[in-house]
Amino acid sequence: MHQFVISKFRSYHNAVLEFPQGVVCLVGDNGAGKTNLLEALSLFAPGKGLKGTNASNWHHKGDLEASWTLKLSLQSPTGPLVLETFESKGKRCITMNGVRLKHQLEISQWISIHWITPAIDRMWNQGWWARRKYFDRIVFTLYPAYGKYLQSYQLAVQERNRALKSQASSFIFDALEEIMAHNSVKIYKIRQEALKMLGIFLQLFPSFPLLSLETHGEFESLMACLTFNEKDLPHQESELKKYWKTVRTKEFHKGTTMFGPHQCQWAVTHPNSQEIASCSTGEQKSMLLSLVLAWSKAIKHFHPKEFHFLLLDEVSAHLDKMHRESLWKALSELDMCVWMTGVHQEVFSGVLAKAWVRIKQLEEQSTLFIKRP
Ligand SMILES: Nc1ncnc2c1ncn2[C@@H]1O[C@H](COP(=O)(O)OP(=O)(O)OP(=O)(O)O)[C@@H](O)[C@H]1O
Repeated sequence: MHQFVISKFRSYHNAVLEFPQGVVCLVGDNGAGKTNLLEALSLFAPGKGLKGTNASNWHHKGDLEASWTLKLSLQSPTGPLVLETFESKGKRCITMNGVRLKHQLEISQWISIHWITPAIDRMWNQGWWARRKYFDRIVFTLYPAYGKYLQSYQLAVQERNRALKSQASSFIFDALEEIMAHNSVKIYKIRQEALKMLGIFLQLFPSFPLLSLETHGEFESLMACLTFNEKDLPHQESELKKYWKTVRTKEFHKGTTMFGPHQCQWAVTHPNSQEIASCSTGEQKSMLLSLVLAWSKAIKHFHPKEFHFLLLDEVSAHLDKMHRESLWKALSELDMCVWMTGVHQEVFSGVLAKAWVRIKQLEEQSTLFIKRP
């Protein structure tokens, strides 16, 4: 059994949850604290967690002085792994077996967490940025080095945007575009690799749509024209630098960088040739689940020794019986920690869960009990 201890986080004053590997169903009324529990777990991934909110929202209401703490103790074949995240001097810190990580991204060496929530269901119609953020999260869990390249690239783009607004001197642009070019090539390569891998793993779930995944954009078109092997890297980087240099004058007026992997459009197409944005709500849900299942197989393939969590908030909404039954079967065969929430236990009928947790509105003290199905 693994253990999760939550202290002064959102609706939880103090909660202890012991849970097994496999599928865990969290059942409770509206407002009982199911999503808060998933959000707490999602903070063992770098970033702002499943709701994408600021840390100021995480304090247990009325307890602003005391800081929140989340502790995840996992049993691995080589011994216990204790991960903790908490707030210290306004910053989120993470420790592994008591040793503080220098950077949040480092946590991906031990654990990867992926989630889908009703907000992600709506993402497809919200514009390319929302999809790109989601895609980047998938790619990062599969290829942890990607996070570093993406972060360096994004920082350089922010600096370049500032330089465009202040019409800085050309040597500043040269230096920033050098960093952007180096990281862009890596980002492109890793994204293409991730698409290829997801494409392979999607085929393992015939009950779900076999999606076609592609990236589009001016940057992607240019990269596709440049041949691709390791010895071409200097050539690709210099072509990108040339491109950014030629568009500087045009971009001075806009004050923003218009070309690069940050403008990538991630297209997801149903086998019926409809792009996901024009598919029905239920089709979109089954497409999202195809991706999630492909991710699960890919992550186990690439990182077999690490811990993997899949968090599915209100997952059964919009799914027909056939997809629901196929999903329950696929999840029970995944051999990872899958946490699902639902208001009624009946929605999980047919789930081969390892544990059921009944969550009640919790006030001062809360201990969560595991029930065998
Ligand atoms: N910082 C906080 N401190 C205390 N309570 C909070 C905090 N943030 C949110 N809550 C409360 O936590 C409760 C549980 O929210 P949560 O989203 O986990 O519910 P849920 O079980 O997922 O409900 P639903 O089925 O309606 O989605 C809500 O009543 C919410 O107001």
